[in-house]
Amino acid sequence: MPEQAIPVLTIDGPSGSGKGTISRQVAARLGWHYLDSGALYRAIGVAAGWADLDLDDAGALVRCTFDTEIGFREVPGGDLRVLVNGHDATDELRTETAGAAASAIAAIPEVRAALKDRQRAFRRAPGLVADGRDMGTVIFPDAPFKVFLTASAGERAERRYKQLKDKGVSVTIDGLLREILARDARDASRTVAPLRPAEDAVHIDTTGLGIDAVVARVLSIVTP
Ligand SMILES: Nc1ncnc2c1ncn2[C@@H]1O[C@H](COP(=O)(O)OP(=O)(O)O)[C@@H](O)[C@H]1O
Ligand SMILES: Nc1ccn([C@H]2C[C@H](O)[C@@H](COP(=O)(O)OP(=O)(O)O)O2)c(=O)n1
Repeated sequence: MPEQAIPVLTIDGPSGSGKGTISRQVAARLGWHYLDSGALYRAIGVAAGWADLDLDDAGALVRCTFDTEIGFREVPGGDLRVLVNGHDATDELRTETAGAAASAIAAIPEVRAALKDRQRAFRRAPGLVADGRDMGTVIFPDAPFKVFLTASAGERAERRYKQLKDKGVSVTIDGLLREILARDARDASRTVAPLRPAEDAVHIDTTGLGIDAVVARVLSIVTP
């Protein structure tokens, strides 16, 4: 199948809007591949932390992007593990520290350029669900299906609070809300590939909408 004929569903949106949860379930239902593009930026953030790099040193971060090997491994039960330079960094990747580092690194144009082909390589038959900030605008602008997920900042902070509390991480809702607002502002204001909906994206405000309802809405866009 020529690459352009392989369908892609892009799911973009801010932190905590449900991109990962919805993308994984929709990909499983469709039998399509899944790209968690944020995990790539997080992996560079974690690798930069291991190497003790300064988040203001763009040159070092660009070199780190080229030098970092990122692998995805599916384990029995459907869980996806992320390997950074051969080490399982899945849990470290999900921390707010890694998210904030990813958001800072993601503002460097050369880092984004270096990750472009790695992301496009996920487009394989029978189809791809790609989640991130610029999937519908920059990485897969020709995707036939595009969704932009949102939810109020308060609800996104509450979701993240529950998620982290279940993992035994001690955080406060106020602290998470501040981090979410700071990350929203940074992701939306950067000059290269800022967070914004593609013109042809379907917007879904998930505030007060359950996961099953959102999955059903998204599936109805792909298979009406
Ligand atoms: N529609 C929803 N209603 C309630 N909780 C949700 C919804 N979508 C996602 N969640 C929960 O919110 C948390 C964050 O979701 P996640 O998929 O990680 O968001 P994102 O990838 O956009 O940051 C998870 O614990 C998830 O189970
Ligand atoms: N396609 C992408 C994906 C993520 N990023 C950046 C911006 C985000 O704040 C960080 C982390 O993204 P990730 O999707 O893992 O974060 P959330 O699950 O939404 O909290 O990476 C990006 O710039 N472009």
